[in-house]
Amino acid sequence: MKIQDAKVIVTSPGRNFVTLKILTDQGVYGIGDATMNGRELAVVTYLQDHVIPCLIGMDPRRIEDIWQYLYRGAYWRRGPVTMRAIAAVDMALWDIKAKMAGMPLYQLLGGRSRDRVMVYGHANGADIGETVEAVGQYIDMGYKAIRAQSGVPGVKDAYGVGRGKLHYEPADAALPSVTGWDTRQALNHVPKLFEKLRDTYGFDHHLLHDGHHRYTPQEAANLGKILEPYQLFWLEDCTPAENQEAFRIVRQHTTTPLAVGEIFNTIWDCKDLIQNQLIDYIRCTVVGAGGITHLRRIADLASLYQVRTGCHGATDLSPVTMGCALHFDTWVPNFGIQEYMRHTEATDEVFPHDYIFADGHLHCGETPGHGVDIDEEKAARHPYKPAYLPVARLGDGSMWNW
Ligand SMILES: O=C(O)[C@@H](O)[C@@H](O)[C@H](O)[C@H](O)CO
Ligand SMILES: [Mg+2]
Repeated sequence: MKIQDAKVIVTSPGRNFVTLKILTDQGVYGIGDATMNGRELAVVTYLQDHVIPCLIGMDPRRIEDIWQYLYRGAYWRRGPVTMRAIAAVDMALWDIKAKMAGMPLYQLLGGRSRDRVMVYGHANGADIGETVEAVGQYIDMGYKAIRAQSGVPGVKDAYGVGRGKLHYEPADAALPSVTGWDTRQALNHVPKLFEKLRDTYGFDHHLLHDGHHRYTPQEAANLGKILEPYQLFWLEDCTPAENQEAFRIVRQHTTTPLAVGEIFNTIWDCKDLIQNQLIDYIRCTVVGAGGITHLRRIADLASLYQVRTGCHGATDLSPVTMGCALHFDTWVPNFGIQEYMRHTEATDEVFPHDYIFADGHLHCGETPGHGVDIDEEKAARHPYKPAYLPVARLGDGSMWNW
């Protein structure tokens, strides 16, 4: 069996997605996601100019060998572009293998560990009142776990506050828009939000919060400690994690569970965090961290230390990644939770899929493969539009972490 052809499809049904389709000489094809929000075309070039020519003629059944070939063979290891390109190939090859086996992907991974996958949705609002209302709407929709973000007084376009109720897309302009940040205000405000949420809805639902890399380790430790009475499911990205040691400071001061990993690309980015038990949830996902082959390795390492998974699932991860993630989540023994930010109708039309949402959970389908396809004709109706993620500046004009 041979890879006969491969192509990259760029489509923008409301936001940009980069999709790889690998075709074999036996008529079976596989689909992979290669989207990197705000830097999409870098991965397109990497795939078209440097990966596809090497793939033609290879045996698509040799998933592990092709992974090693692309990782070791590039010589320049790791990084978000390389690892997304590898991820796209890996997803497409698992899709092909599962289609050939006539099985849904989770069966090839080892079979079902659970009946359904708990997800969390994103509730947000311009202020505490609006956010509390939005959380109520998610509870009414059946969600068991909800992430809550609110506008912060004096902060322009605070992270996590969307324009619509169900959809949030931060990459919103042809050049990066400038948002604000004020740690003092956030430290005053965020605990009030969670106090109000617990007063209003009690403790039956899981509540989550994303710090989006904004706090120093000391500030993050302080926030984690103040939030303890509200029993969060997790506090995410409380401080930047390039320096994995930074989490020790946070960890030493709070029992609030910590999650990190949406911008990690390999096991090396989280090895120390996991081995030193500095986190509770690892948020790497299929597209960001080298595909199913590599994510499985990360999850296995995490399982030794009782660290559970919590795959990133924002809208910039296409339905293809969501499909793969759900098969992974259905199998992985140390599953924690899955993020689920709904795609728009236009996106769902371009990517027909068999996963469904019911009662606060997602269910992967039983179609052979990962269960997500691309309608190329519909995809062609939505040409690429440059869209950048925002940047953040402090009140005095200094650049900060968005
Ligand atoms: O937890 C999350 O979902 C976020 O941190 C994302 O919304 C993130 O900002 C986007 O994926 C960036 O593209
Ligand atoms: Mg996040």
